[in-house]
Amino acid sequence: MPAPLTEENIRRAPKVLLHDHLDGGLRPATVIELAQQTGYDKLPTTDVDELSTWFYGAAHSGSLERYLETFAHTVGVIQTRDALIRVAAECAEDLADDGVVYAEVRFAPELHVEQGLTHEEVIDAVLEGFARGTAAAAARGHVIVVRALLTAMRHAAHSREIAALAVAFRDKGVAGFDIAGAEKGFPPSRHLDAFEYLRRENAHFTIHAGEGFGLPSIWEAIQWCGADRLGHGVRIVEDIDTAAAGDGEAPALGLLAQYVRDKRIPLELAPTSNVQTGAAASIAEHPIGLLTDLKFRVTVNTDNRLMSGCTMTSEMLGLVEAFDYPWETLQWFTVNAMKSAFLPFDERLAIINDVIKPGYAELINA
Ligand SMILES: O=c1[nH]cnc2c1ncn2[C@H]1C[C@H](O)[C@@H](CO)O1
Ligand SMILES: [Zn+2]
Repeated sequence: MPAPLTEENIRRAPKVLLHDHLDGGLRPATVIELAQQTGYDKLPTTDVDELSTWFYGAAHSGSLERYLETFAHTVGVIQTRDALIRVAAECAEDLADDGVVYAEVRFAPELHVEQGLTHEEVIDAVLEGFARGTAAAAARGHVIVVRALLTAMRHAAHSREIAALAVAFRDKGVAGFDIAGAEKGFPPSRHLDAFEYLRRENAHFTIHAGEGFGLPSIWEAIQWCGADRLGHGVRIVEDIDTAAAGDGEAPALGLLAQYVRDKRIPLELAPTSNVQTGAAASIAEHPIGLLTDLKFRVTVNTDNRLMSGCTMTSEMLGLVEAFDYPWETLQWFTVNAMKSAFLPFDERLAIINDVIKPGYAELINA
């Protein structure tokens, strides 16, 4: 008999997270404490519960641009080495305690230099925090592997420099590169030099695309820039015609959707975030249902745990409630994610065979 799909059991299941922003995952209490310590005086409230509610409500705006405005308050309090170490350590601990066994956590070094840190110092501090948090969690029996992704902001002009840092820190805990920020008006090809450089360096990168804008953004990310994965990519459904499908007939895939599916290009979907930014109408109507049925390389992610008030456990539980997924589908999401990680193949395989499969087998055969 499979174990019941309760919140507690889903927390016990091994989970893999590829898309989580460091500056979107702070504990609300930490935001308040760091604001007090660093003299940041623009928080909307200094009450923990009110602040959690405020972040969720302000981010639940129906627009990516307004969703992103909430980051002023988190970025505002992460401007020192100590703050970066603390936030990174708590991130690793929180993910490990939630049953995440492998995570790629991204952040934009260029956003943390207001008080004089260099990009290298920002990266060093975050990696130090991940090491401390990982060790603290392991001491409690929660083993997690955490890697960093370096993000460049798409409206700015630091991507080539940040890409070089992703390569320079590749053996120190940085697994890849990303671009983020407002999508409409800032196509991926603006940063083509960074992506061409990364490809010459045999480096990995993902691109936020198909979230706040549609197919042209996804097409550029894949066909011009050569992205390994799509950050969200949820709007790929705009290239899938379900209306044309008759009874029992499969939906018709356009050429781009076919390419993404055929090449097994991973989609870093984040259901709650996608609802908040207006990329999906609700969890029940989220394209993850269709994309899973059609066997795209679907992965489940948190994006921003603070803004979405979510965890990997709550995202998976929400999908179980909306789509009635069994353990086998949660395992499929998890293996998809681990296969798509920017970690060497042998290390991915070891986590799949030694951690993920035995973990789900225990729950399925409980
Ligand atoms: O989902 C997102 N789409 C685009 N940009 C995002 C998303 N979540 C966070 N960001 C931005 C805001 C953060 O300050 C930045 C670096 O993590 O990335
Ligand atoms: Zn994101």
